[in-house]
Amino acid sequence: MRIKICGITQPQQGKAIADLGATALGFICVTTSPRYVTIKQIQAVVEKLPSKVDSIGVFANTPPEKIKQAVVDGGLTGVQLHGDESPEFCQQLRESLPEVEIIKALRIRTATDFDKAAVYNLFVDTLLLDAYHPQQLGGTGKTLDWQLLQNFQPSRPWFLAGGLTPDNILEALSQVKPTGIDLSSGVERAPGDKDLQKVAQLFEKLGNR
Ligand SMILES: O=C(O)c1ccccc1NCC(=O)[C@H](O)[C@H](O)COP(=O)(O)O
Repeated sequence: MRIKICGITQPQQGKAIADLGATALGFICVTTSPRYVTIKQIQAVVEKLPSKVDSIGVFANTPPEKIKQAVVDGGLTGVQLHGDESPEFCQQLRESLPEVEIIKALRIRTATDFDKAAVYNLFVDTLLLDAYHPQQLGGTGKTLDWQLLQNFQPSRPWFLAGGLTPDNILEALSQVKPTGIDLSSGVERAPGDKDLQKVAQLFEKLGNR
């Protein structure tokens, strides 16, 4: 299973989290977020990582040229689109960045939001399901209704996100069968400051998954 820890800001924490077993780290490139990092900060983390660990830039309604520049300069292997990007936008980005993983985040408000997965499936590599919040785009600590997701089986790999913690991860995975999981505030001391003890606890709970 892929395990993505999002909202990394510090090189030592990024390296330690990769050593604990994360398969992907996420970098928030949304300026309004308390977890925002510059390209220079991303570079400082990425250069310490083993090449097998994916480096994902998280964007929201960002122009494609800016995304492309961040990918090239920051050494990103993937981009996560966390705003209102249309399927056409994803398709164009896919064409201009053929080697880069395109992840579309769907913020789930009602059961009908699941239908969007079928549309985006065609244009992205991976989906990420996150909780809806009226003021915040991500990193909210809010969980999804896992019961609604029991039969969610899109044709693309997908991450479960939203309010996951070392305490609730096994309960979530007993109900939902995602390809990967994504955690941020559930393994933090403060926004952007990861709690390595909580990250270690997460990997202990996950065992060999
Ligand atoms: O984390 C942020 O501050 C953020 C801001 C703007 C857009 C996206 C953002 N985070 C995206 C993520 O992938 C988070 O890991 C995801 O929302 C889950 O967060 P959490 O509920 O805190 O585990």
